[in-house]
Amino acid sequence: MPTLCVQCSKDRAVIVRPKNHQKLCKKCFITTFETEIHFTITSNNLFQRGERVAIGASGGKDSTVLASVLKTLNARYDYGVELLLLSVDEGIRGYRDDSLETVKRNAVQYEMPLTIVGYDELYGWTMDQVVEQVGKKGNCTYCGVFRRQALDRGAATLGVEHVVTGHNADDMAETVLMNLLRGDIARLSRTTSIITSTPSATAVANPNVLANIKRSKPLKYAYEKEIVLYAHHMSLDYFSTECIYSPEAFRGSARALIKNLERIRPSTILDIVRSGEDMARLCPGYEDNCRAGCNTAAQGEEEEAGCGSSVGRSAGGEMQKLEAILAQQHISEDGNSNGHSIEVEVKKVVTRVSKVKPSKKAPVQQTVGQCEKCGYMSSQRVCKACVLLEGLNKARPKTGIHIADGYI
Ligand SMILES: Nc1ncnc2c1ncn2[C@@H]1O[C@H](COP(=O)(O)OP(=O)(O)OP(=O)(O)O)[C@@H](O)[C@H]1O
Repeated sequence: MPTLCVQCSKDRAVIVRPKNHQKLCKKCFITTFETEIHFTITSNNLFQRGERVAIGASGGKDSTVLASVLKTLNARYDYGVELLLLSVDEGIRGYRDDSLETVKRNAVQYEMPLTIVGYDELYGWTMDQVVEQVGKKGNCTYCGVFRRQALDRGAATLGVEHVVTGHNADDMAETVLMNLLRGDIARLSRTTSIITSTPSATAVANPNVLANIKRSKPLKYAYEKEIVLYAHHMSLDYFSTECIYSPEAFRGSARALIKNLERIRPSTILDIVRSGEDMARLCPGYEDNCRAGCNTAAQGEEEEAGCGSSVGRSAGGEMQKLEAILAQQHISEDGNSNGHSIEVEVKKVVTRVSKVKPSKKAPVQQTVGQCEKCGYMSSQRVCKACVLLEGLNKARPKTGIHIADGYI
């Protein structure tokens, strides 16, 4: 006797929600997943009618699901926003060039205009060249800092003031835990925010600077496993290969820790995210930050410094395992699986957690200014990207710092 969906009590349950172990049919899972994202959007006032919103599109599962869900919700609930795709070409041959082909197909599938900005044109360096120079270790830092600016610069070129990214609950939980393990409560407060935006003073003083760009994460409370399940059941076209360069070891360790906890407590991911939010509220200056638009842009500058979460994730290869299992399940036309287990249990990932030195730093509140070299918002005299570029360009004495014209 097949298990029936606990929501409609009609169709056969084909999914055990990783979040709460609820057994749902395909239709109810899809509706529930979309409705929860809608709730995140409306309860946090993420969108304004008439707004042009650029989706940071990497071709991976998170941003593809984000684009698909936003298209659906925008039509279903009439948000009245204009959706565009914005991709950054980091210049990683055999990885980003392939994933950008997926984004190009997505642009056609979702009828959204696509803009691609490249590290090459913006900074004079591709990631392949950066790795050639600095080696694989630590290259994620360059990529993360450059990507953040590249998205803002792309948005500025398009005249778009809001960029949404596919960061999910797993990413958020990992970031909370990493900051906690580093003893960096100030950063913890900055990274838990669903919206990062620019303090109005900077924007008013310089209406055309890049600082005036809002970032938000509509998938902040969505479990990564559910994102993969949604992509699978909606037959979305996404690119699942991970970055060819070295994983960010610390994030991988935080992830492994969370995964182990999740085995005995399914709500672990959301619990960590909520705890991060609660701790952020206790952080000195939280109220001021929120009044200024819930987290300043310069703070955002370091928010995702380091490579994205996907690489750290590859330490356990968990999502690939899930994707492989889903592919084997041969979901039939009516959405029923062929009898395999509908819950995907993830094998224990054995990763050594490196020692974390206690930080003696007191939480520091930062003030936003502009980088004196490129004009990007920064809490320092020179922004992180320019500092990194300066280091890189030392090996290229004739090149000088290359920040694309028109942004300074
Ligand atoms: N090259 C890129 N171009 C545009 N947006 C990007 C790019 N890389 C990452 N992003 C944005 O940042 C989010 C988080 O990136 P991350 O590197 O953590 O990848 P991820 O979690 O695997 O996401 P995805 O599955 O969308 O690739 C992505 O969902 C996307 O919105």
